[in-house]
Amino acid sequence: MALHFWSGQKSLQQDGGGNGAVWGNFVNMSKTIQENGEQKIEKKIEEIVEPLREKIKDLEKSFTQKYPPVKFLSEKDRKRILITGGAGFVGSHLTDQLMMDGHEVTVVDNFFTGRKRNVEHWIGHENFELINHDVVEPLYIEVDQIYHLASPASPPNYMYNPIKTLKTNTIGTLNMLGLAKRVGARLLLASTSEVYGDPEVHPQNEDYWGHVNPIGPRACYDEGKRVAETMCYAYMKQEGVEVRVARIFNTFGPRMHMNDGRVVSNFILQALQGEPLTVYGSGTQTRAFQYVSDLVNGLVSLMNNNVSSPVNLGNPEEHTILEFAKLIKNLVGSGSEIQFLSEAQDDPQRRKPDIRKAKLLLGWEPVVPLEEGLNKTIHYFRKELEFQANNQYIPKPKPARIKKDFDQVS
Ligand SMILES: O=c1ccn([C@@H]2O[C@H](COP(=O)(O)OP(=O)(O)O[C@H]3OC[C@@H](O)[C@H](O)[C@H]3O)[C@@H](O)[C@H]2O)c(=O)[nH]1
Repeated sequence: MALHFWSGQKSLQQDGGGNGAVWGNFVNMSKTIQENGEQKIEKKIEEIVEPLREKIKDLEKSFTQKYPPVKFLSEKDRKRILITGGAGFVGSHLTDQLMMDGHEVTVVDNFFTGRKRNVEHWIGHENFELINHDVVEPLYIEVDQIYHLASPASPPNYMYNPIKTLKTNTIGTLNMLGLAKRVGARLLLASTSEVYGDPEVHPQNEDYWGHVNPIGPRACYDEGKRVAETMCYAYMKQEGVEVRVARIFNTFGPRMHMNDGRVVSNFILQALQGEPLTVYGSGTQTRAFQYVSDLVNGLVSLMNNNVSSPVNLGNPEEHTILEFAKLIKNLVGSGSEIQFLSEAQDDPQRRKPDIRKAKLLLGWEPVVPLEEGLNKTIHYFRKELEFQANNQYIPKPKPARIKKDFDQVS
């Protein structure tokens, strides 16, 4: 076609005279048409290419996203691990550990107390998956190990909706044991020192059966965890499911929710904001606090050992709550007062783990000194307060304690 056109053009040119001007116009016109056409095509191409360029930029960003360093594990050593409640305070630290160890981690969370922010640094990593799911509903995935942590753990949170707390710990645990049975996975239950209730044995060892008020305000959690333990051993005996049960004592560290309502978060937040530190009762009740990294090491060690009976994981350094208030006030350098409020109902009066079993069978014991852990947590809370202030949100400590005269059953 092009050849014909140009040969035609030559013959017209050769005509001479008036035909020359006509020819000139024709050439200009065809040039303009050609240029307009090219511009249109270029515009069309640009319209298609521009969004693609944006996509490429996004992809490049995700390729260059910096993840924490992850070990390489061979196919044989790499496990597929499910962490229920993996976006929560303890769960997210456990996620970090197992990801950095090189495993494939699936986090399941319903985000009642967990937060996406706690695990967002893994989003997009090929070994990581985040599923918004409530364990009260069955879950069908293929895994080798299950860390079953899903449940609100702070007293104000678990008392907020006792029925939901019960469902999570009973139906949720049944579902996860069912999954473990189907896929042949090992399940570790995050149980609690609260199974010992307000203990009459001190310190608490794993043989102690506990002293729980089954109709009190804490029962939804305490009894929920007790029956969850019962379920584990029923599945072990009847169905041959491999189970591990960690009885976790008071734990603290970064990523605790500021409005969590537990004593550590309340005292730090109050001290940082110059508000009175609220001590419930006389402050003579005791607790022993472990730093979260110690707990995570204990959980991983228990999961990978052959101890199927319950194991206490906690720091045996015991303090009264009043001592603890003074310590936090000093570490923060706060001028806050200490305020005594009414005692919480069924509040355990003395609690301290006997960790001889963990030491002997797992070779585990806590190593982070209390003050060091507290300083790290205070630093985290300061940063969180700055973050919240930039978002124009001023968090308040959760005052949702249950009073002693609480009308539990009428
Ligand atoms: O502001 C506060 C909050 C709490 N307290 C007291 O501090 C003590 C510790 O209370 P927390 O709410 O931190 O935790 P508790 O020991 O009662 O329960 C915890 O037990 C072990 C875990 O399984 C759970 O994380 C949680 O249930 C209690 O005596 C409580 O009454 C205060 O004096 N002031």
